[in-house]
Amino acid sequence: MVKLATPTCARRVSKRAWEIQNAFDELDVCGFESFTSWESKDHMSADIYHEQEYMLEMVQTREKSDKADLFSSLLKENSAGGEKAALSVREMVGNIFVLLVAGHETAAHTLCFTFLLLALHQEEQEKLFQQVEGLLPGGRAPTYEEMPLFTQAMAIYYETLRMYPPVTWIPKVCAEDTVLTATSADGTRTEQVPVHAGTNITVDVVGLHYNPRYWEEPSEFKPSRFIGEWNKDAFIPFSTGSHACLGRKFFEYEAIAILAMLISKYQIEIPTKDGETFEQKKARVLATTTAITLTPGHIPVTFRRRDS
Ligand code: HEM
Repeated sequence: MVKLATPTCARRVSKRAWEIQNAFDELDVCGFESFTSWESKDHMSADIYHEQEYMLEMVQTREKSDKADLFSSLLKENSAGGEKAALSVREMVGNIFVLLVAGHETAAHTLCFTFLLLALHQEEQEKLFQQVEGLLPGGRAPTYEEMPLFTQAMAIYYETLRMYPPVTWIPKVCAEDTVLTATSADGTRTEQVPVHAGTNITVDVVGLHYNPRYWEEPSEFKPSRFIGEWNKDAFIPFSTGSHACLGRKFFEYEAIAILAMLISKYQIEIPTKDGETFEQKKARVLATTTAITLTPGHIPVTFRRRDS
């Protein structure tokens, strides 16, 4: 077992995220206590300063609104806690930052990839529809306790996250001297690789998720591989260890609720272009770029009402 630590720039998935992280480390984000002068914009670039301003504005506007979303609930709970329990505005902004940067884009892109994959694989969409119809006729949101019943939805999300992990590599620092064993692709040769404490390590999420040693036909969309027993060590979209994603359960519930409600009412489709083969359509629909996270292209998707 290698001891890896999360570097100070833990959430650095791009220079942009790193800049924002630096600016907000001072705001008690994720438990950092090193608050200095958060009003000062000397140490941060103009647009990050504006992002901070933007979040402050969001807090002020929402405090006056009666919206029933997560953000407003956070503010409401905060003021209900009384003087002692309440988070300061700084801490509030820190929490919003986490939801926005760590939780929004990752979840949004995963949902997009899921819709694209389901549009391409109508047979998987039909299986999901049948399960949702059986469990929740009428299309209400499942409760948290009902989540484990939605095996198809979970398998579809996991397969999406295996093939299109929003965070494609995870930066770590080796915490102590160690020796890694590298194995050749065919598994016949091994080599000992000494790694010293302080060495930067990149955990290659995509490399692991497409390794044929752990996944049969890794380039194929096969949600069924996540039903029954599967290799949990070879699946790390949320990372692993003490700094693994804090929002995993939040995302999983959110994702199942969205998928169950949506699929019960709509069929997801993407029109095929004239003369386009399935392989060509797949390459067009699933083309990616990497911004802060792995990003899908702008593909128009049709949500056809099932009762129309
Ligand atoms: C598909 C959805 C998501 C994916 C794939 C994802 C992935 C990740 C990854 C790879 C890390 C880095 C862990 C490490 O450094 O070892 C992380 C950290 C984190 N994520 Fe997520 N995440 C998702 C959704 C969310 C949501 C919805 C939230 C909040 C509501 C969230 C909050 C966090 C936080 C707070 C951390 C930092 C944990 C720490 O350093 O201790 N994430 N996430």
